[in-house]
Amino acid sequence: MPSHDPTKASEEFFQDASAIHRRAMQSLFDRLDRLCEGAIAVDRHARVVWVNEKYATLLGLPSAEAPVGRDVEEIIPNSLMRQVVQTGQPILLDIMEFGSQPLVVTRMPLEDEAGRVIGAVGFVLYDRIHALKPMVAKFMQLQNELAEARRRLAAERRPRYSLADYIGNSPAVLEVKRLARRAAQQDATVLLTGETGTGKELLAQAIHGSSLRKDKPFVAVNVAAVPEALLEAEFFGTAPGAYTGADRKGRDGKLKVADGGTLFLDEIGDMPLDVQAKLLRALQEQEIEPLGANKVIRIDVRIIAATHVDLERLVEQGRFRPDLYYRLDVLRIELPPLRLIKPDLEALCETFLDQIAARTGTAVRSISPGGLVALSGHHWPGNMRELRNTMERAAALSDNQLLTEEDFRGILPKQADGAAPPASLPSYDEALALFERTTLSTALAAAGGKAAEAAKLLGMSRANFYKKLAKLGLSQY
Ligand SMILES: Nc1ncnc2c1ncn2[C@@H]1O[C@H](COP(=O)(O)OP(=O)(O)OP(=O)(O)O)[C@@H](O)[C@H]1O
Repeated sequence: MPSHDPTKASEEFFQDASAIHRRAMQSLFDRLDRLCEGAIAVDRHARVVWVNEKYATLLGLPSAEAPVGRDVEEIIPNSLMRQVVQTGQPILLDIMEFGSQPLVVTRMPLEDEAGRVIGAVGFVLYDRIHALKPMVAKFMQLQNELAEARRRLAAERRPRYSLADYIGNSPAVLEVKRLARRAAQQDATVLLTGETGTGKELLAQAIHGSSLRKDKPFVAVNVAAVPEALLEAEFFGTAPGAYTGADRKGRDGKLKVADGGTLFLDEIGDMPLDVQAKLLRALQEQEIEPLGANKVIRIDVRIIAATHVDLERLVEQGRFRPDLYYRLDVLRIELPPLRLIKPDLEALCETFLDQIAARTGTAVRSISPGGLVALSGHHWPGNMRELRNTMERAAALSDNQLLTEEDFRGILPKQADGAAPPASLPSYDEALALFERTTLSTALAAAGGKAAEAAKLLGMSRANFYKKLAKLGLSQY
């Protein structure tokens, strides 16, 4: 009978166990090395210590010895091996792009007996693992979608309009174009004022598109459309980890996205006072601090702001910071409402009808004299946007090549009989302001920009002339 010595049996077991363990480690490594499309090992400084032949070939290296001793990123730019040695955490499954080829990889830290990280190994599982194929396909599809979305975003950030797209030949429109051309030559802040639908965004894009910044992004933010609580993050961005959920990774603010280009701030009058203070600081310092970040980012952004409300009145009411107002009101351009530029109505209609025909692939419509009279009688509170919509509806509802009064009858809202002055008339103040603006800028142009001479041409005192220039926001020209 063999004697039973428990101490000896347990010693043998542990010797066997550690041998099996060592063997398992070795054979598993060998097997992975053989099965995989590539294997690599780095030291604790993420320098390559070993690459197998297959990986060297896949990476286009002259030999497996060539990369030894070099930083891993020199061989594989997107490698995360350094992250693994630095954190000691494995990345068990990942897709790494090498050139245009996605590689399915796994990375594990290597530790010494004391548990200290001494390096890392990585294996390229590639497409040997059949089950990963759908995942790779999904990844590729998402990559393509992302690339497409980025392309679309870049296209959106290119200006769609030039100054030629701002239609009209009336003195007020020519004056707007002249000021816009000047604004394009300078880099100062522009303030566009005008009722809704008068082409403020169109003009902002046109100024950007004619400026030195035209190859950089044009980014538009409608302040009124962003919930107040999100405005700060929208402008200044968030640092990674500042929030949980979707913003966990951090997000660039619009001031950063527009870096080098132009940021169009529509409805600036709706900006809360605390955000106004931050925006002012950002414009003065030309730097921003994303929420939750402890560092500032330098930015170089031109601001074009727009408003349909009287900012001066908001300043008087304490709802708009005067310092920000003065900072924005460097070059002011006032866009006339449609009811004040009725001579341009026909050209605007033709432009919109051309655009509709080009988009829908149908023949170009035109408008009869009677049709034009009907349109002229309307007050156009929605201005050019309303006119464009009216053309869209008439073109959709009527089969006529020549759109007549009849075609617009059902579309235009009825005017209240005798309740208001004829809708086509501007108010007295509007007409006076337009007259003064046109007269003063025509005199200035005739005097080669010299205010004293322009005042003389108009038979006005110099002081009065300057006062009117300032009132109309023309003083900077
Ligand atoms: N002078 C113009 N010539 C041609 N199209 C114009 C003109 N003015 C405005 N439009 C067109 O009218 C529509 C409204 O213009 P836009 O959005 O630029 O106005 P807005 O003043 O920014 O309006 P809101 O204040 O409501 O944001 C756009 O489709 C624009 O292309």
